[in-house]
Amino acid sequence: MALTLKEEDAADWVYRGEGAVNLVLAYAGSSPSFIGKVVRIRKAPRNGSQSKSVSVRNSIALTPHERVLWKDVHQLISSSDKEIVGQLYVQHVMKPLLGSNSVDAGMHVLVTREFLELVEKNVSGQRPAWRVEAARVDAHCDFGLLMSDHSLFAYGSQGSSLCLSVEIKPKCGFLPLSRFISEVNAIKRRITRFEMHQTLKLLQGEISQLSEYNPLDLFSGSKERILKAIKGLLTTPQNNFRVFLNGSLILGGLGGVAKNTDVCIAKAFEDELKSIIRADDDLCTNNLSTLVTEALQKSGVLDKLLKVQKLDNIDIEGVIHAYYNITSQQCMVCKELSEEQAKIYTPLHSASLDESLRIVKDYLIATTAKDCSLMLCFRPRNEEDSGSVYDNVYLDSTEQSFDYKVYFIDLDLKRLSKVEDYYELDKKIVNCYRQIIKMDQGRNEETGLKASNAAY
Ligand SMILES: O=P(O)(O)O[C@@H]1[C@@H](OP(=O)(O)O)[C@H](OP(=O)(O)O)[C@H](O)[C@H](OP(=O)(O)O)[C@H]1OP(=O)(O)O
Ligand SMILES: Nc1ncnc2c1ncn2[C@@H]1O[C@H](COP(=O)(O)OP(=O)(O)OP(=O)(O)O)[C@@H](O)[C@H]1O
Ligand SMILES: [Zn+2]
Repeated sequence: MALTLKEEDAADWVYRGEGAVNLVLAYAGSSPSFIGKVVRIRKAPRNGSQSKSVSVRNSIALTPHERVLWKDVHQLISSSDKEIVGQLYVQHVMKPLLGSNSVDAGMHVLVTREFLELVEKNVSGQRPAWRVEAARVDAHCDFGLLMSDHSLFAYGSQGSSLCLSVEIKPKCGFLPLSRFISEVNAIKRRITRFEMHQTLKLLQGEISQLSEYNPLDLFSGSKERILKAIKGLLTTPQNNFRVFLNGSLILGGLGGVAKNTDVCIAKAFEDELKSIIRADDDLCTNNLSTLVTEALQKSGVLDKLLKVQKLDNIDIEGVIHAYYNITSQQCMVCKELSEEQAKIYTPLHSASLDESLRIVKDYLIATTAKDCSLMLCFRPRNEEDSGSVYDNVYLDSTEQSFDYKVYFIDLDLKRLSKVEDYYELDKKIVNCYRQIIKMDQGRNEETGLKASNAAY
């Protein structure tokens, strides 16, 4: 029988974080069933005027078109329990692609309405204000997903009780090459989506400074470039980087975008790290970067993730046409083009239904892989722990050995109904970036002109 979380359990669950769709609580009580676990509960948007795709995302059952799309994953469509679709997707689609050692699909637990109402009240002070404004706990959803707390090592396992975990949301790690990218958007082949999106986020006030992180460095496979990426994440963590010490946040923003790491934050962070990383000078942060780089390289998780991200090989500018084939709608993109311009998309519109389904399915899987996060967890290995089941990395500079484990989190199913939104957002990001570049060029030319005038 499924476990049930009731009103009297609420006090044992503390705020751990949240994204756009879920709120995550960590267990702080003493029941053996929940020690070392987090529960992920769904949120509902407050504003009734949300787009159609948001409400579909919040309805759990597959739509008729999605049932056709995922027809090959029989576990997904044959489940009579519509509530577990999300979990089955992780289990049967993402886990085989990313590896069973680093994916935990979780377990369903029942939650009463009273439990949800009380935890919402208890955690409201810790949630970022804009998240509170955007969504509340969905009190109509009577289940949550119980997962291992990947910021901790398994309770009771041998080894040090100290542990340090690093959460990275790497985003898309490659530049698209698709021939379906239109000439006006050719810049997408040179500048990462992450960098371009930063400009739009800055303009919309979602961030206060452009990120110094470059996903291409993180996914490069080169030690120097991975270190550079981590340095960028440490300086501008935004919602791409968090560090926890024994499950408590010590760098980054809980539930949202963090402010940039100034001298004060960097110093406090360095001091926290001293409890777990030995270093004479203020070098703990550098040592942490080395530790993360080595674990990333040794585990091979980024190569696996990149491969799945690259299932998006024709880009949203190609995928959108296959989407309209599946939904049997007139193509809203080709409709706006001249006959000549639309010719390039003819092969997509003449593809079989199965081919269109494959294109869109691969794109949605890749979208999950571009939005998930990685949790790397480290604990110092004691000399007597020679039989540890975990892999380890050795820090030469401090002569310390650390057990580590790596897990992917947030491998949620992306909904078919979002494909049009993805197309629109892609256009918006590129347009915004192009405009900013143009303005910068204009400004540079003006300054150059003034400078050369002054020279005469
Ligand atoms: O579209 P993106 O790249 O901005 O990604 C969204 C994320 O924004 P980010 O740029 O990482 O801050 C966004 O993250 P935040 O809410 O901004 O923290 C969500 O992860 C969103 O996923 P979903 O639609 O809620 O399932 C993400 O949407 P998907 O595109 O993955 O559906
Ligand atoms: N299994 C876990 N162990 C430890 N911490 C976790 C776990 N799952 C989630 N978290 C924490 O909770 C936060 C929010 O979780 P998650 O990313 O799954 O939310 P979401 O709403 O699905 O995100 P998104 O906005 O990307 O869709 C994470 O950033 C992470 O800090
Ligand atoms: Zn078309």
